[in-house]
Amino acid sequence: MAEFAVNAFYELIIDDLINRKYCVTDTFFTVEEIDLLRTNLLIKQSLTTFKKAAVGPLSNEQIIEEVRGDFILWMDESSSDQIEKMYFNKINNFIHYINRTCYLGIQEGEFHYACYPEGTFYKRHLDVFHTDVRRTLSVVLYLNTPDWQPDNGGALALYLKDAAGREKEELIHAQPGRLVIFDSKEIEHEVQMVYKPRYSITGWLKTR
Ligand SMILES: O=C(O)CCC(=O)C(=O)O
Ligand SMILES: [Fe+2]
Repeated sequence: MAEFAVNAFYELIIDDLINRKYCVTDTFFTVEEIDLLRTNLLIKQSLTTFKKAAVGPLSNEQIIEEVRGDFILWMDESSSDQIEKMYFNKINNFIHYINRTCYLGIQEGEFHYACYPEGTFYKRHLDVFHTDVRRTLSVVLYLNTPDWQPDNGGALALYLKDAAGREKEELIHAQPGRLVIFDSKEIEHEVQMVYKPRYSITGWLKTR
């Protein structure tokens, strides 16, 4: 068995996940990697039609405009290009690490590109469906342009509980390169109204 090396950066992420069920980091990917992923997304968007995202489990998908307005393209790891391979390598390294240290038993992931055009949002929801409770961690990486401003909208609102059990809202702006990981089963969240096209990769780490 390969010797285990503690990764201080991953440990900070894990501490946050344990202590508050979510974490935000801006340095998981380099600025260059984010530029490559954004360019790749934009090329794919010009070549393929992103599908209107649906709500509910795959077996019973429904498109409900008032709930979410984003367009998505599922990623296929087995036929990924060089830039996507870099993304999967980094995510898989992290999965390997948390499986060894936190015994989460992550077996697989599912990932899609997402674009929220101007005027769209995703209403408050939880990422697990009644028929698919395997989603354990939600992983969102923002690929917006470097000049992204909070007043472009599209902040991610996490609905948390304070020490007294009262609900509090934590707003996370969709800054390029920002990676948000949160507990899929516990944290309700929403994407606020978007005023400029908003790009991301969203994924779920799942148990068997
Ligand atoms: O893009 C985000 O910030 C979150 C997206 C989301 O909640 C989802 O796709 O389930
Ligand atoms: Fe979500």
